[in-house]
Amino acid sequence: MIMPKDISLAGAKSRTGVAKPAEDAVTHRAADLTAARRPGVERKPLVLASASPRRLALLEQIGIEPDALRPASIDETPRKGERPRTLARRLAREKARAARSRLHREPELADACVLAADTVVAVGNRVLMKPEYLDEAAAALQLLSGRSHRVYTAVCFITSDGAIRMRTVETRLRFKRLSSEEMESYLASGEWRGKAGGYAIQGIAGAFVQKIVGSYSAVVGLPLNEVVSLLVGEGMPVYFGWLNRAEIDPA
Ligand SMILES: Cc1cn([C@H]2C[C@H](O)[C@@H](COP(=O)(O)OP(=O)(O)OP(=O)(O)O)O2)c(=O)[nH]c1=O
Repeated sequence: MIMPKDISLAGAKSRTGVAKPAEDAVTHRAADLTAARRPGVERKPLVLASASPRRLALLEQIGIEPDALRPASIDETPRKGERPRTLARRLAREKARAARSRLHREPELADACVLAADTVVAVGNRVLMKPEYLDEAAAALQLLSGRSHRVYTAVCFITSDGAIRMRTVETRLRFKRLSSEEMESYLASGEWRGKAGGYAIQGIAGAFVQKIVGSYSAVVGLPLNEVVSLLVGEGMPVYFGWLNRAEIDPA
């Protein structure tokens, strides 16, 4: 068992240190929340089975700091006739399992929970892989230009006693029709490298999106709404990070 780095209630204090009546109420609510959840503060270590800097940044955005990063290298080739949603779920599960199976070598992580995810971009049932080369990225952009596509992000969480929990989020997007100048400039930017479907919505390609229905964060790599509900449901003290946030960044 480990404790989160800081479980102080500083986040509930007013910015000036002089609590206004309304802030008092917030302080009390926060104190109650902390007291009510104090037994749950202890938690198992959390391992993020990902090499994606986006996934780590998304977790940090919601105040979750994994205790260790253990990326899993697996074969991501789709099976014959495998649907994009099924593929995303299978790969997320395989990444989580592969990372977990290696944890027994590390005594301090032996009882860790593992979180992994996979993002698949598809036009109909056609899966667009992560392009390695310029011509592959160009082909992906051609296919996405002026059309709708779907992004499936599956999350797999393995509890410390080995139970598997999955969440899958489907997001529909429509890209504008890309001019040859836009395509060439985008390809030159290199932002497509290592990204499912050959684009990154959090970068220049955000300007290509005419419509999005679903979860923006899932397209970037992790559906934050579902991840929080999953982790909270498994007893992770997610809200403690939120209580402490105001101390660092009093918005
Ligand atoms: C569509 C899209 C994908 N991506 C990224 C998220 C993922 O990193 C990647 C999809 O490939 P994944 O195989 O899901 O992830 P990964 O190999 O990069 O990392 P890991 O398996 O170690 O977790 O594409 C974006 O950053 N922005 C986008 O808009």
